[in-house]
Amino acid sequence: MTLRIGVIGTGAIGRDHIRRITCNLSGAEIVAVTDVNADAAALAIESYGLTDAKIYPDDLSLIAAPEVDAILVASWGPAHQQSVLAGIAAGKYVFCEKPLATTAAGCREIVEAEIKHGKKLVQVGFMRRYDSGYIQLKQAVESGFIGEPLMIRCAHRNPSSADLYTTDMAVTDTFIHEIDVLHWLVNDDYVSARVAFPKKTRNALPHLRDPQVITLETRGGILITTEIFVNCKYGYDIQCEIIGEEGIVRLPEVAGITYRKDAKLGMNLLMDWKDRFIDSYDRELQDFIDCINQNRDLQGPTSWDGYVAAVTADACVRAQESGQEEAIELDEKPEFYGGVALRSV
Ligand SMILES: NC(=O)c1ccc[n+]([C@@H]2O[C@H](COP(=O)([O-])OP(=O)(O)OC[C@H]3O[C@@H](n4cnc5c(N)ncnc54)[C@H](O)[C@@H]3O)[C@@H](O)[C@H]2O)c1
Ligand SMILES: O[C@H]1[C@H](O)[C@@H](O)[C@H](O)[C@@H](O)[C@H]1O
Repeated sequence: MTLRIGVIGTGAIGRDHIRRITCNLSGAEIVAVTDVNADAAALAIESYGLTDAKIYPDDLSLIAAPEVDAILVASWGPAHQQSVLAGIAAGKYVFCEKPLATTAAGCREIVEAEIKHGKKLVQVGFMRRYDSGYIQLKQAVESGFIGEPLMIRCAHRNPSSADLYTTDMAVTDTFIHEIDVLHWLVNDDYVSARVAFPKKTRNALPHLRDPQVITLETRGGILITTEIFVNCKYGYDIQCEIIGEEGIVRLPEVAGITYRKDAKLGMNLLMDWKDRFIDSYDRELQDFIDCINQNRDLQGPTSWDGYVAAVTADACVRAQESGQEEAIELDEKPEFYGGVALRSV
């Protein structure tokens, strides 16, 4: 079976997903696109020779199109909720880039709609769960290799940020990836957030506080510290180290040759998130396609994970503003999403 996908939003990641579905992955084809910028939609079709794909005027008409089996939402964050809800109402599968919705209430509405529909239709684009490094970390935790995890230290560094990038986006746009992958890694829930601002870099615009250090605590007492530094200049650098009772595990450096030249021993770093997680993006979408084509339940991050990320991000933004510890209060996980037993207190 070939899954017929309609793409909403053909900007940077929308086009990249169209490329991978068309050129790299199997079992799916792009049959429809839409973008508020009609030129962007036309360019996406032209770039990948999708002469049979149809351009729709908006998300709702694309979702209603009979030839569209599944929807890929890659528009701006504030537009996601409407598209996801319309997809669920039409009974179509939805792959939604982060954020699922820009508010916790919006995510909750999607959760309720999906539960009412009675079948999981939505996968959220938290691709790090498909990264081989994070998968190895999770296996190390679950096998007991490092004993009980006590602390986690992370860094999320981008070489530079766009002019419109604001201090809260360090949480909602950037740290959101750690928010998702870390609670999955240790199978625990967050209970509180704090944010500290060290000395500001001269390389950030005046409106942006950069870097920042975010501390999350889990219900089981694990303390997670993450440095977000989006104008670090030197590269795109993602680090994660889990400190356990019996040992420590670290995310591997991205594979690349080491060189000896001009009296130096070195290794190149990547500059772009698209390259760092290229395999994870491929895997998350191939998994989405395969689950649907093989009539299996979706395996990736759920609407509930989108809700957890939104509630946690809200608390972090409150903590940025208050300078205080802020509580993270999640509703009870519905059985529909496998309300599993979490790490004990
Ligand atoms: N998973 C990841 O690592 C990752 C990486 C980058 C972006 N993203 C997410 O993907 C989304 C898109 O990001 P981007 O970098 O591609 O942004 P972008 O600005 O390059 O592209 C967004 C596109 O959506 C279009 N658009 C906006 N509102 C629309 C609507 N209502 N209907 C149709 N089209 C609409 C815009 O015209 C634009 O072409 C964001 O939510 C972002 O957070 C995720
Ligand atoms: O939208 C991007 C993307 O999600 C990247 O993975 C992250 O590193 C960037 O900070 C963010 O702006």
